Amino acid sequence: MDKLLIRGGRRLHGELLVSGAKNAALPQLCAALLSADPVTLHNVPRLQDVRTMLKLLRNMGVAAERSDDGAVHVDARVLSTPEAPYELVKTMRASVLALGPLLARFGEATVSLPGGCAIGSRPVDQHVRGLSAMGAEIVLEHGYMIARLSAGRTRLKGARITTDMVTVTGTENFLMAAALAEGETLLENAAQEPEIADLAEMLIAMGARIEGHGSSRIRIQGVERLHGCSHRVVADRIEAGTFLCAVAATGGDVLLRHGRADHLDAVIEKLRAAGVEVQAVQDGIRVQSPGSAKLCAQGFRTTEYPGFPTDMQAQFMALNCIAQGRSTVTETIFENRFMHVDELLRLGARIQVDGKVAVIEGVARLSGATVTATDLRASASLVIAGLVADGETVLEHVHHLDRGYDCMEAKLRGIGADIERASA
Ligand SMILES: CC(=O)N[C@H]1[C@@H](OP(=O)(O)OP(=O)(O)OC[C@H]2O[C@@H](n3ccc(=O)[nH]c3=O)[C@H](O)[C@@H]2O)O[C@H](CO)[C@@H](O)[C@@H]1O
Ligand SMILES: C=C(OP(=O)(O)O)C(=O)O
Repeated sequence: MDKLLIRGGRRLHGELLVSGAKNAALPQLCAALLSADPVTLHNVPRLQDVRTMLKLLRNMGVAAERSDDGAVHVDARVLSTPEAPYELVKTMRASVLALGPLLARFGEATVSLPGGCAIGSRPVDQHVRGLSAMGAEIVLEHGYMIARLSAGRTRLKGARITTDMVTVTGTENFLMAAALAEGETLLENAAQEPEIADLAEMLIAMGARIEGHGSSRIRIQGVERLHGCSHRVVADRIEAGTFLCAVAATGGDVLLRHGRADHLDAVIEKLRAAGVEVQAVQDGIRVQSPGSAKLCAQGFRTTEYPGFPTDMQAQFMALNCIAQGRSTVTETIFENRFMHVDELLRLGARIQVDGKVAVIEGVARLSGATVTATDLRASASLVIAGLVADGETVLEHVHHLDRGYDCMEAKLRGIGADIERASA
């Protein structure tokens, strides 16, 4: 298994390119199932979850390839099986996004239940409830959601869906299903993440009729068929946010080209309050920091967009560990998203967890050690901590990081970090 070797203490300078968003590319690859015409996606990040999604599509008999220019082409004219098997779903929860499009276009889907993961139990009851309201019959058998149109139906039907909580992939499944359903669908309590709006833009480019995306109420008028499209995946706000925290921690001056400051308001507000300069510049974000010793730790509470993203909690916590003062971090989205805490403690951080609240006492220095990545963003927080720790930090189980970051160590090396990969 690969490891990352990080020697801390270097300031970061220069510029790097922010990749396309993992959480936008994954639903968009599934949305390609909605049309019999070819779909081309540009700016698709090169990361493990995307490779898994391409494998999932090919496993259904769909042509899905990346060309030399980096674009991904999906041709779902024919399908050999509407199935997402456990072997693929277990490594990537986003496979549940195949359910809506398969049902809408082919009238059937067999998708493995994703089960829990390191950050929480992650049920899919809302997906099942919403799609059932649209005329699907879904039974849970042998660990699979087996879905088909209810008797007598040839298409899903529009419905008014109000979810019990805001769900990102739930909203995406309903959006894709509703695009080909008969009549109008109204999504109340919809997720407002930029990745939802980007998916809606792609569907509109395919001929879908959608209004209100980016707000909590989305209205979709179903159409009989969708055509192909060419779409550019929105920049990854979580990747950009991770680099913002890294530069804030080490100190330095970096331009994140293609980064979208307007998608990171809650994080940028906290960074500024900490003492970091962050500016939206043309086609990017510039971050200048005096280094963690001169920053004031900031408390925050994770909430749905536009609030502070749960996917940035671990990285900002790493920054708080070596900033001045005490901070309180509350995780409200996932019940088990503090797995990085024990590993940060191994580097010398002072953190106490009580349920969904972590209290962090800033320390003057961290000291390098061997630590283990437990999930995607936990890994990113340990990389940030390693970049400021004295001596060498060895990050094990890097496959978690590779799920969601496109060449992270090469990008960090490009701005002056001392980080390399050791392949076992
Ligand atoms: C591929 C992708 O886009 N993943 C993101 C997506 O995950 P994902 O879409 O899985 O997360 P959700 O927004 O659905 O989850 C929000 C909360 O609702 C709960 N819930 C959700 C659905 C459901 O049927 N029942 C239920 O109880 C979840 O357990 C969680 O507590 O949004 C999360 C929250 O911003 C991010 O951390 C993930 O990076
Ligand atoms: C939790 C995440 O992803 P996923 O939903 O794919 O597990 C994430 O991107 O931080």
